Amino acid sequence: MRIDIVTIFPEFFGVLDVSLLGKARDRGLIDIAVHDLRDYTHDRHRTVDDTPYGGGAGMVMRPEPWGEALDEVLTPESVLIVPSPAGERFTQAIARELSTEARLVFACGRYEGIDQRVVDYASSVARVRELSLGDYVLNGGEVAAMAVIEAVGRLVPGVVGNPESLDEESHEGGLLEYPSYTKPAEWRGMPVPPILLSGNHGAIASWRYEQQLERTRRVRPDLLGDS
Ligand SMILES: Nc1cc(-c2ccc3ccn(Cc4ccccn4)c3c2)[nH]n1
Repeated sequence: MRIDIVTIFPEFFGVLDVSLLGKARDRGLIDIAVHDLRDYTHDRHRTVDDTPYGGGAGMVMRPEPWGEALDEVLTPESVLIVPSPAGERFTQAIARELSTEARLVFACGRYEGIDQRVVDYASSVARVRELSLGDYVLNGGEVAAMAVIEAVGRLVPGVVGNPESLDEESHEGGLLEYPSYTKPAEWRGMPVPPILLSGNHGAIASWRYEQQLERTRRVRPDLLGDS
């Protein structure tokens, strides 16, 4: 998978060189390139924003630099991901969909967002998905892009050591994950649930499924279709 990120804060993505995705890059599973939007400006001040038509607070990102940047990184097979508070809610299902794509491009906006014509133009040359992390407002798209890149990257075949571990995570089967325990068998007076020490794998699987249902019902009834 090839990931291109366009941002005015390229240094923000330095962290992608470490951790799981860093190893995936070293192994050639994921290729990540970060592009500074200001490299596509031509004025002395490398201006990327301007005042909004129609008035209103804040500034809007100018279309010209974005047009030149996306002309360079977008291909017909790309999916352009535009983090936005007005986007569709990003979910594990969308992460799974995106993990099968060959090329992802992230347009990280700042200020009050990007001139709408950039998304409209990009939609004529590639698939575009405006994605929201949730119902709260960030200062820009970088944090959201990082979250999407991590959620998608870990689903790319070969990135996670034990692919089976992906199946039992929260939101994979539509349920939250069961609680996990490790040594010691008792800690501060709290024992590990005895079933987990029984060696009875069928009973353990049933107990874990019950725990998933109970936790999902308690914390996220919406996932069960309960209001
Ligand atoms: N789930 C999300 C995504 C975002 C997000 C994504 C991209 C941008 C680019 C600029 N801003 C700031 C901003 C503030 C006010 C109104 C519009 N945008 C962003 C915010 N916030 N919350």
